[in-house]
Amino acid sequence: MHIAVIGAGSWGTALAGMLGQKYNNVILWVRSEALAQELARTRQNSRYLPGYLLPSAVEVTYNLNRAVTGAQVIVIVTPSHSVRQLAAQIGSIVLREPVQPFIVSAAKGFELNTLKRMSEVIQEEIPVSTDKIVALSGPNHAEEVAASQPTATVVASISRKSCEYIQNVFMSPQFRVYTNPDIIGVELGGSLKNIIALGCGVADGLGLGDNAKAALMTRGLAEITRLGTAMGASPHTFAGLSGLGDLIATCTSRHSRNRRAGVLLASGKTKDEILTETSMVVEGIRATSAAFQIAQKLHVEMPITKQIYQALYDEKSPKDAVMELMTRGKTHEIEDVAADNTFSKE
Ligand SMILES: NC(=O)C1=CN([C@@H]2O[C@H](COP(=O)(O)OP(=O)(O)OC[C@H]3O[C@@H](n4cnc5c(N)ncnc54)[C@H](O)[C@@H]3O)[C@@H](O)[C@H]2O)C=CC1
Ligand SMILES: O=C(CO)COP(=O)(O)O
Repeated sequence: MHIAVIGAGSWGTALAGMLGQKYNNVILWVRSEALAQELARTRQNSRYLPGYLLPSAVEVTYNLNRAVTGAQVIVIVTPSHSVRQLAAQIGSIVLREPVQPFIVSAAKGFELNTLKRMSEVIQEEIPVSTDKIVALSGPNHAEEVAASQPTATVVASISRKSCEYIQNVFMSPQFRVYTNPDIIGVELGGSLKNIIALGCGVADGLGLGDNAKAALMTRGLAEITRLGTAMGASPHTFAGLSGLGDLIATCTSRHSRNRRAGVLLASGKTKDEILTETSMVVEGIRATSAAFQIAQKLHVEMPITKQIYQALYDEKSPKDAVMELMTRGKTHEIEDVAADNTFSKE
């Protein structure tokens, strides 16, 4: 089994390492020649996953052609803003292949100018049938996967066969993989929870307490579900690992870059200052802009996303954003109640 892992940030390195314990032909593609050389020599990715040793079965290269040619499975795991360009390069190689590979998308985000999900971007650039495109998402911090701590995830595709194939590829006693036919919901859960994690970081930074964080996560999930269903996802998916599961992990974890960025926002840093001082990707910053625009187009109410958008992009004070959320117009917790008037008594 030849597997190509494209992107050697924290998540790509952890996934390549995990697959390298199971298969002997895993190739990790690294963008920078210097990092490729360091990784090949020391077996450590000191910048993105320090302290973790890549198994010897993982080959490291910065030659994309070498990584991808002949691969049965290609895992794309770079920040969302770079996926189209890389997918186009991969597409031109895959075009020449006699057998179509599976393409696994492990990035969590949107393309900003088109507001598309990663599997849509990949489909446009890589000439494989939609069946062969699978999203992998869940509560999966790279640091814990690299440490072989028990982790569960979801693979989603329109094809049951593809889901089950990729489930088998990744499954191990440390990494439990579930399948889900709702690729829209699985991708949206992973991308939208980053916005709420920014909010939980703000709550942590302002010292707002556990009640506030629980409220943010719960009402955050309500608005994620509202937008997701308007975009064609199943509401049930958001109650699963790639929805609620990833939301809890990211909003509460010391590993989360999005939550940490929220703490910085609460301390008075601007979006640009946060981006300058963070070497790792903070997907939630772009996802907030994408979700805000999609919500406006689809007329979906997303009050938390709106406040985080204003704090990031209009430099609204995080304290004012909290006050505005707390003093919004009164509403029902469950929308059907408002629509159907299901109270048993007036
Ligand atoms: N770190 C984690 O625990 C997890 C991350 N993810 C997702 O995986 C994706 C990648 O995240 P990480 O590995 O954490 O990122 P990272 O911040 O650790 O590293 C980013 C990597 O992408 C490379 N890169 C940046 N711009 C690039 C470009 N234009 N072309 C090619 N490569 C480029 C960098 O050189 C670096 O190797 C993100 O969408 C993230 O949300 C998903 C699950 C877990
Ligand atoms: O998606 C993740 C865990 O599932 C990683 O979250 P952060 O990007 O916030 O670190």
